[in-house]
Amino acid sequence: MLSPDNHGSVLTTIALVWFSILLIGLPTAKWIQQRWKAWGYLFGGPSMIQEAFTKANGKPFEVISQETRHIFVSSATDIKQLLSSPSDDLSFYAAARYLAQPQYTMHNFNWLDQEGVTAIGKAKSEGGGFTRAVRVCLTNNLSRVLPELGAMVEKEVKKMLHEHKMIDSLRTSPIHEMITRLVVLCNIRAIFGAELAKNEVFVKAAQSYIEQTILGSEAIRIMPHWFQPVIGRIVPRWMTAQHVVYSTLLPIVQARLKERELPLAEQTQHADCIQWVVDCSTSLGQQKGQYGGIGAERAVHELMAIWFGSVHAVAAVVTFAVEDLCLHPEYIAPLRQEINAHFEGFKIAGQPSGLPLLDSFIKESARLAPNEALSTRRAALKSFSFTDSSNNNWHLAKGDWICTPLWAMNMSDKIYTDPEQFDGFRFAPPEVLRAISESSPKTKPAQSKPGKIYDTDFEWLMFGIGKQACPGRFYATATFKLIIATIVRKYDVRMVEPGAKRWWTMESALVPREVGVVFTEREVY
Ligand code: HEM
Repeated sequence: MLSPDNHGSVLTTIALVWFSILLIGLPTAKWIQQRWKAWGYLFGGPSMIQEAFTKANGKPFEVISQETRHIFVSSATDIKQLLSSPSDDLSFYAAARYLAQPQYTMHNFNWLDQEGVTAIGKAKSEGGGFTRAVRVCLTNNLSRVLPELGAMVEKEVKKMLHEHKMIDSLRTSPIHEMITRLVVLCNIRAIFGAELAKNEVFVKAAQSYIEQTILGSEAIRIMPHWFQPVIGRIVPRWMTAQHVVYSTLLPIVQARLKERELPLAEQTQHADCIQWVVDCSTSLGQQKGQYGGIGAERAVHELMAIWFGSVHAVAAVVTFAVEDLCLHPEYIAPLRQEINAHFEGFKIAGQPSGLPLLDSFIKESARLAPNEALSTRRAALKSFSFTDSSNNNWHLAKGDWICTPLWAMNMSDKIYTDPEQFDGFRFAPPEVLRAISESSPKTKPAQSKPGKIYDTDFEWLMFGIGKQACPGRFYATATFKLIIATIVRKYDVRMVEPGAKRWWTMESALVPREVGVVFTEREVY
């Protein structure tokens, strides 16, 4: 029997337990719920961003992932604020470093977070750095390299089509694998030069290095922060391709640096990114009175970073565009008309702006299926506050990210007429559309002003915007057109299963699923 005294203490104990459950249990339950939701980002990032964007109605909004807190801004005023923030506060390089984990995946690349502290990036304000090598030199070299790449793509497509398996008596091409191989071959030639493009061991390692870096960095990042250095030392043991790429490039870069010591007349003229990175870095070094600029090791690391960023986004854009050609065959006739008339000229001129109808078609495909649901990532290097265009204060803690909701903006009816509809000539110049009115499914573009795929503005953020906008966008655009025009001119294409799912999502990325495409060679073209 309980005495009244005991009775009182039992009630007190029950009350205390309840109170403790409320005090600890409710926040814990809320924390578990938040973490559960945050982990949902791993496979459902794009739909979480889309949902929050719709609710926010143009204002900044927050999405928490398993890794970090993202603040998204989408109005021109808020994006301008992001761009004008000092890079010591909001850093592109810190966000990129966190994603790629270069200290583990890129042969111990000591990639620093602030601009200006290394030749990475900021050296462009001083006339050098890898961004200049890509934006200026690679772009200027297009007229030289495109005819050669065109012939190679044509030959490779033919060869691959013979090798693809017969499925239900149809020779079926795994389109993403096929396009990735073409992009790898084009980029190796354009970035590393003709010699390395012939080196099969290097070509294989260069492709594996990208795949291993994507998987390896993901495996490191999904671990709790405190455990990442441990797993970061274990995972790279099977990432052997980085060592092949590094050790192949290092002696070439060293030889090119040595060659710089010769009189100008005795130096060989190499037209590849290896040379341009060496040139940009040594001219920077010479300006500062330290010949050799960034040194061979860093030049190799920078080349590995350029290479890493150059393949998978281009392959995704081309893959989705080829699928859209299968799904919207009414665009084939006008595209062929343009390609037959202007493709040769486009290659010789090396002008990424050429073939405007094809440009619009690819841009529309990338609008509806971008390879990433967000753009312009910046990581806060210290706590940072900003006031948005509606006068609300936002506070970012160190490590939070600020970005733009690229895919959600691409689907916004405030920017696009009938945003859900595929309209291949939405961005075409009206006079070009009028000229082909007989074969075109549309004679008037849906958007009030035409636009190019490589544009960077507050509504089209595929390549970012501002001083960090992608320097490879002109080369990328030329490569999209080169591969797609070659296919359209010579083949009829159709998807084996037109209703097949075309991508799956991983964090904020749209990863192409393997889809079967049947190519039929045209007799006359
Ligand atoms: C579909 C193709 C591509 C897409 C969608 C893309 C997108 C982007 C984006 C969004 C950024 C960051 C911009 C910002 O945050 O403001 C970026 C940066 C960069 N991209 Fe691309 N890119 C593509 C292809 C390429 C190619 C082919 C190359 C090299 C040949 C390249 C080299 C780079 C480099 C070096 C940077 C860093 C720029 C800096 O340090 O300031 N990209 N890209």
